[in-house]
Amino acid sequence: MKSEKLFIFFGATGNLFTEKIFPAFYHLIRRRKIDNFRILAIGRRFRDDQSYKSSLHQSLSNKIPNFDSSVLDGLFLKTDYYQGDIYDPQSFLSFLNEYHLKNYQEILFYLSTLPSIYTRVLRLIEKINQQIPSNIPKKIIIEKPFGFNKDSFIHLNQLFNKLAPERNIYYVDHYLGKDTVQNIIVLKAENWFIENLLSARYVKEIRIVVSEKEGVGSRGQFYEETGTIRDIFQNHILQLLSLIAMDIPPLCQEDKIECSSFIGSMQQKKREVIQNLKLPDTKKIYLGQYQSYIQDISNPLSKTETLIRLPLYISSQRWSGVPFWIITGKRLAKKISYIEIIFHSTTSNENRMIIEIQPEEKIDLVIQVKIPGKSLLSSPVRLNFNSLGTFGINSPEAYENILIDCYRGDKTLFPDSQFILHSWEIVDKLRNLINKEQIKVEKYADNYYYAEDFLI
Ligand SMILES: NC(=O)C1=CN([C@@H]2O[C@H](COP(=O)(O)OP(=O)(O)OC[C@H]3O[C@@H](n4cnc5c(N)ncnc54)[C@H](OP(=O)(O)O)[C@@H]3O)[C@@H](O)[C@H]2O)C=CC1
Ligand SMILES: O=C1O[C@H](COP(=O)(O)O)[C@@H](O)[C@H](O)[C@H]1O
Repeated sequence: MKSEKLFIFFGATGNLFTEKIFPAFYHLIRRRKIDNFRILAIGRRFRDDQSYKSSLHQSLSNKIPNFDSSVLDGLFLKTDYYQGDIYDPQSFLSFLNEYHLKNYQEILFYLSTLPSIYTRVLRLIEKINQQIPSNIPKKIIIEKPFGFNKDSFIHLNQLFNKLAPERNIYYVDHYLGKDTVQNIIVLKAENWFIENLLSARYVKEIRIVVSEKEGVGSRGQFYEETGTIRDIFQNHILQLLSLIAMDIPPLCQEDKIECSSFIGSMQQKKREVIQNLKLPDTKKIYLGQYQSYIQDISNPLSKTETLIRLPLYISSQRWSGVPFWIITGKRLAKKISYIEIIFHSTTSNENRMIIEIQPEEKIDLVIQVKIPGKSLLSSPVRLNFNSLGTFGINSPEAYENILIDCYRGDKTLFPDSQFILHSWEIVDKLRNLINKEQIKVEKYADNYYYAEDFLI
């Protein structure tokens, strides 16, 4: 048996794989963080291995600073491409028969494709599985959104459980792989005064912003299936909200992979937040679609939302009455993700804490200080922590963390199925409200500087 682990990627010609996952492998190899693995990349678009790899070569060499082609050549030696359509599963089966799956130490099936074909892919995996000896461990790794609603998620979950035990199922939300998102955990757990300040007593309002400059590009089919509510709100936004609002458990001192008690408490505490999440009055929900979206997807009739703005509430003593304003959208003025906490104040001067997730990784605290001179006039200043400036190194990209964790078997950063179930309950309620009240999707201008005071 080989000592290698085999990643099988479904959707290896898609935006996620080519823009984020494959570059993450490149960086991991360059930094010698991962070695014993092979990649079987499955896609539809390219006919053969050579045209697939030359397209990847072009895209990586254009986007990676100080690109080293020998690293990519090394990665290509570990990668095979197979063209197949999931609607023709027989061709996959004959090919995989010859791929000697039984020779690998572990097989990691990675679904990086459209939610509408997840069930088909899982049925195929079920068949492939029959050809692999049961002593070879398998993992199923799946990208958000996990289905379309609560019922479809339950169905997916049943299929997963036929293939692998729950501990080998990895639901990926790459926001949890981002360093600054993990920093929310440390910030709260290791600065007890901050954790205590985060409550209705001191906080007036919280804003969670995921603003993107790009439109949907070539991902029209995907976006028509999901819209922003399923693409970003159901997962990244609800994760950020839960992390900032949860009662943080104490960190473990050991290596995180060993610390199952911490993982369990985190999941429990996040669940308590999401179970108590409340939607606002429909008048406060705004849905938008950027002007050129209908050209991007070549469908003038589309009503798909590319932006959502609404406040959410948590019915708990800690957060009673505090609005968590959400705004997320595509084709906005700039790419930025952040959480802004606005504190109550006795004067008109506000105190704020801003946790910027990207493009910069920083935490700012806005406080009032005295202006020099003989008066007690104050002026706001920003106390600033900037990760790059302080530590002098760029944090690894989210997918480097995600891939390494899947490879090693560390589930600390992955949402659990109970959280996902509750997140779908909120989304289902939201979608019902939108349908029932017939909330219209309004147009907004491309590159709109939406709600200017929301963007720092
Ligand atoms: N793009 C991103 O930045 C991120 C995406 N994700 C998630 O990753 C997943 C994929 O997204 P993304 O890559 O952007 O989507 P894309 O639309 O870019 O890619 C979809 C992929 O699925 C393949 N595919 C579609 N239909 C079939 C079929 N019938 N048989 C075989 N393959 C098929 C496509 O093949 P082909 O194109 O060759 O036809 C393509 O490889 C989604 O779940 C998304 O939520 C998560 C985080 C970030
Ligand atoms: O999951 C997704 O995330 C990306 C945004 O990720 P980021 O790390 O660049 O902030 C988004 O573009 C995509 O639509 C969505 O599927």
